[in-house]
Amino acid sequence: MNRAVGRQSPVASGGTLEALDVHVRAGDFPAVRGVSVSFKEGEFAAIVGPNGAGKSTLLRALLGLNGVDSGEVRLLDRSLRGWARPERARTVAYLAQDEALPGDARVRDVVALGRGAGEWRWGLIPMRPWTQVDEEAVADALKRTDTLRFAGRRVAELSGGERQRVSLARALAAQPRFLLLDEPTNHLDLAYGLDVIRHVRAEAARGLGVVAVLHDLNLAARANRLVLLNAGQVVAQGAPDEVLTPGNLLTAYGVRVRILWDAGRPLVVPEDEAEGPTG
Ligand SMILES: Nc1ncnc2c1ncn2[C@@H]1O[C@H](COP(=O)(O)OP(=O)(O)OP(=O)(O)O)[C@@H](O)[C@H]1O
Repeated sequence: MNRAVGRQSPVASGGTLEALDVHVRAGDFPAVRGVSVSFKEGEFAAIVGPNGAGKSTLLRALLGLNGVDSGEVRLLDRSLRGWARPERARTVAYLAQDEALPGDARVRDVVALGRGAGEWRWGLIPMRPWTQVDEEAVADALKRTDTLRFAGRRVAELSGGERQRVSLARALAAQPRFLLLDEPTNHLDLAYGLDVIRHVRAEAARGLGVVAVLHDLNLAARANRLVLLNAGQVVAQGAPDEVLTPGNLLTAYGVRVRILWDAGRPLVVPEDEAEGPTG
């Protein structure tokens, strides 16, 4: 299967999804305050920060689901405002937090929904005919997420971890250039949480731009790049070891931590659980 099917550019072409000095108010609350970040195709980036830091609001602004009060979101060097909704939905896929899937539907049909992103009327009627390209994209997404073996089962029969993989397959079936995920490891056990991270890392290595909001800093440390938010602003961004420092985490979370090293990655240990004094 040719992953290039339906794509403008198969492998990392260096396209970006950027926020430039973005401010977003949620109700009366300034949830995002002057954030500038740039995400690239071929990169797995994680947005981290304490509850209420503005992570989901920023993600929704990057998707065009939240308008911005000032500043600009740019997708592939064009203002997001200039993108037609179906074209934008094909280019940037979204995996929402705790996404509800239709329990009665079979896995393959749910994944097929991903092909119609932005092009289905009332979620029921495809506005263009189904083609061989769609068929291949669905088969490819099932294969890459290890969901092919239960493609014929009903969603209601799956575990939470298996369902999350189906959601991922549906998003990948659109063959987007960016994939934005809001807390994709929420409610998943250790194995499934790691599984999601491994899959999105692999997709980034194949050229997809991945941006995930994550709470688990030790899972986030597996990303290529981190953006640490607090009170709607960027505290730090860069490689995991540059961002996950005791100073940055004290600023953002008000918690003292030690940083240990494991397989070349920083490992965050809150001070009250660490052995010995803070390093
Ligand atoms: N409709 C709203 N009205 C008022 N305040 C809001 C609204 N939506 C969000 N907020 C506030 O904006 C801030 C940022 O919310 P957001 O959901 O983006 O944070 P978050 O970092 O994703 O948090 P969490 O980790 O808890 O999901 C929070 O303080 C939240 O209470």
